[in-house]
Amino acid sequence: MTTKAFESLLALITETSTNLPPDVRRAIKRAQLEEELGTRASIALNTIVDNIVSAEEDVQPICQDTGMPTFIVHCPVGFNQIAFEREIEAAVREATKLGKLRPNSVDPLTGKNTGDNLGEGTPVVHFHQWERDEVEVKLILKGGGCENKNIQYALPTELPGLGRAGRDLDGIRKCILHAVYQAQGQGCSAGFIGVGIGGDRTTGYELAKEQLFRSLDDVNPNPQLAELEDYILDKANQLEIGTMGFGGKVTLLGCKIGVRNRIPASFYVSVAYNCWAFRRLGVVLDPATGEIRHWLYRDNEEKLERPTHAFATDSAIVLEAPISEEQIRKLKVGDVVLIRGEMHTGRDEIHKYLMKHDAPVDLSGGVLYHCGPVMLKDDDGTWHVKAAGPTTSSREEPYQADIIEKFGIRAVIGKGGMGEKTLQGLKKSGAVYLNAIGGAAQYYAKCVKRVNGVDFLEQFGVPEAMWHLEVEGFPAIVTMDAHGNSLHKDVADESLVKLEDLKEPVFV
Ligand SMILES: O=C(O)C[C@H](O)C(=O)O
Ligand code: SF4
Repeated sequence: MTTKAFESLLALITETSTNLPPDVRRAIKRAQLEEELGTRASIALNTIVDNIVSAEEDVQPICQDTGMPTFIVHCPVGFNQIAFEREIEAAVREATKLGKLRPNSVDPLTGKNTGDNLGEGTPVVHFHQWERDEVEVKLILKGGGCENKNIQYALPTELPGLGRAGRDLDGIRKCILHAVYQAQGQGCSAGFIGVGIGGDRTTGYELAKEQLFRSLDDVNPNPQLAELEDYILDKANQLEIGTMGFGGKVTLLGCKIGVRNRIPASFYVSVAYNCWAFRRLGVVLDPATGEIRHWLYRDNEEKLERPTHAFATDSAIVLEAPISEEQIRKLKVGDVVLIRGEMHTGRDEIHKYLMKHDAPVDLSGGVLYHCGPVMLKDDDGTWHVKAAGPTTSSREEPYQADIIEKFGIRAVIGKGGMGEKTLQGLKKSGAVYLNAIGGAAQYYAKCVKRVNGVDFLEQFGVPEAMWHLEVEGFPAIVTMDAHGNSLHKDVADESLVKLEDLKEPVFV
């Protein structure tokens, strides 16, 4: 027998994972209108919007990385928090079983995935008491790629491009601009930032994350911070990092800043970076019945239209695996490709494994996809892809060039780009790096026609296993070619020059 509270919490998790809130939709829509049609940024944003529409229609995860489920609960005095936490855990387990959450809870020492999102410290649940006769539950599903782009500064400090950041408002300004710059496209820009000024190392980050629970439409009650928020939103977009780091007018979609007292020796500026897939919602429950009284962040609806302009597939180059070296060497940065045939997923565990072992399948001429999908098995034992966007490729930088060479891989698909070692490796071995649109997990799941098989499922768990996927019309953009060109390097260099333009003091 399930309880009303369980049902309400399951609805909250499902809606948070599959249906972006109106304020976030509005910010994305504004960005979509800003970018010129046909540019890489516009293609990326249109793909993102297409993905948001599909996720809502099909009630499937917007992005395959459903993050670290984090619940903030406010409840009346005397409310049974222990029982409610059990309800949260049961709802998390069920949402995972239904494929609304990816099994994401991993033991750091053994590497074992618990399979149900429950484990030491997961999910995260924070309780606060209040004197209202209602229970408020807020949930954020913040993925790992953007979490990795969080950053904390201890003032005073020296910042690339901006020079000295002192213990004052202008130093804070510099830190926040640097935080956006250092994220580049890797946290699936265009993103949102929550900033915490003050506190200690722990509470500073806590404060930064708290800002992500503010509505994007609110105005900071502190006029100085309101001014800083507006300034950052405006100037960060001058960096022209753009969606997915492809270059473009929109880099930041929202900025919220909070302040908390510090102790004399410490002066922290903590920044929580959230990808465009900004999944946070909330409900207010009846404390006696557990029934939903109303939803939070949903006061006015915002419909998005499925765009007609995403990838221009008529001018795209079809790559069918196995791909020849000759075909790869013809590709250059900016080309749009459509992949068909078999691709193999491989992320952190697989790269580590392949350095020392043989591959379970022949990878020569093959396509390696940096992806940890959401998968469900039906009653016949057939696997189905429920969400399958790319993961951040830079984590594989130490291994990638060696693995390409060792196995004769011709194309690596991921997001956010890779470094110099991989760039040289692509040149040497005749391979390309293809950027897929981060977070577009429904869009790419629809390109998968069949699951041909899986290896290392038991050993590494669903996200880290090697899935063999038959795809058709899978679009991506060449962002690193076999001639030594890298769009990521160019955008990083150009945005550093633009960051330097913002060096002069503003808040004095
Ligand atoms: O883990 C993933 O699938 C993606 C991750 O959130 C990332 O952005 O790299
Ligand atoms: S893949 Fe991108 S959109 Fe998805 S959680 Fe990671 S950073 Fe966010």
